[in-house]
Amino acid sequence: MSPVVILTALDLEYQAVREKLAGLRLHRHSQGTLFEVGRLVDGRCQVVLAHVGKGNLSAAVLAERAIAEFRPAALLFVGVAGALHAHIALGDVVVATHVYAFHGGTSQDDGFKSRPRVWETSHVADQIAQHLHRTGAWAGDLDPRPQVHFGPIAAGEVVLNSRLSEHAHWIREHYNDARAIEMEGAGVAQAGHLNRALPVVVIRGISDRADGTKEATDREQWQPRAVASAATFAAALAEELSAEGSTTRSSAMPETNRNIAKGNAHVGVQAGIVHGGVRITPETSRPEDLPEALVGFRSRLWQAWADGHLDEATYKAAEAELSAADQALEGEMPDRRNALTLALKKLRGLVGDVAALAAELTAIIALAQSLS
Ligand SMILES: Nc1nc2c([nH]c(=O)n2[C@H]2C[C@H](O)[C@@H](COP(=O)(O)OP(=O)(O)OP(=O)(O)O)O2)c(=O)[nH]1
Repeated sequence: MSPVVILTALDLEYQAVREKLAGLRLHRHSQGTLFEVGRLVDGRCQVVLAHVGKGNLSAAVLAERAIAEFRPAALLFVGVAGALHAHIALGDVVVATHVYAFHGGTSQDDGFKSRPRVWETSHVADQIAQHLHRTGAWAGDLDPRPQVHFGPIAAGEVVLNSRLSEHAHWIREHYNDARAIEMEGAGVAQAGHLNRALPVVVIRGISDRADGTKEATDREQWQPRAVASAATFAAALAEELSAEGSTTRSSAMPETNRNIAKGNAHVGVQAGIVHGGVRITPETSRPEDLPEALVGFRSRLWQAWADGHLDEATYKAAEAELSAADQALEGEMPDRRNALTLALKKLRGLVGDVAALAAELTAIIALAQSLS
């Protein structure tokens, strides 16, 4: 199963999602961003969690970073928001069907003209979210079960806390079907759009009415209450989207291939389960630069674990051997070639069940043995 990335802006949002996860492990991106990777307590889905801070800009950049690093099945944004419609109550959940970037426009002599930008939630993700809502299967022991509303969400660069301000008039006039207002949805939607339309769903717990009463509702602790519901919905949706990602991939490929190659025939590529006495030798391109090869291997090792091909204990042991190999490579000790080769061979033993990793290591070991 591919992981699902969940991004949050506020600490209390991060905590609400974190409470849904078990077996957390810290993953440090090369540029310093910290991700926590774990599994849903009540599910099988692997979740990558990050705190991106407030605003569309950092949400977009860090969403892009998370997508490149983890190749998720989907990305969810979970947080609080202000309600823009009177029928939406504090504590309700709003799931975006669209995200409006409401700041777009052109300022002219006769006034400000709207130039909206809008992203639609992917059909598959929207269908799954609506189904979860209809069946009520998402709410667990939340009592009372909050209402879930589907509709557009307006994302801009301001916290709206007024019914009277220019922003309030602007949004109600030009985006009057928007259910809620927040500050990150447009950034993550754009990141999804630029990544082959990766499914992105924005899920918001309503913690105020965007009408000048935010301080009072914040004091009444509506933010943690509202985001707890949003996180519960997001966890249920993540589980479904992760499973859907695997189904989509496997249904594109027949599960079983009956092999009819005989004698000395070579089979170049064979996907699925292979029946028959055929030897498949993976062709691995020979790496030329050892440090680079180890960096690349580390990310494929992680991916194999993320995809469920390696269990947690094996992955950790393999990581430890890989670090030993790194140290041997960087060190100046006289027998560094032997230490390096030994660590790599132990590593190959650990990942032997994943043929592609083992083959890659064979090539890396050959390179290590040619070290002077
Ligand atoms: N509940 C609510 N959340 C909003 C609104 N606008 C908005 O951007 N959000 C979401 C997106 C932001 O990540 C975050 C902003 O809320 P906040 O409580 O941090 O707002 P603030 O900056 O006024 O808070 P503070 O740090 O001044 O206390 O919540 C809104 O009007 N109501």
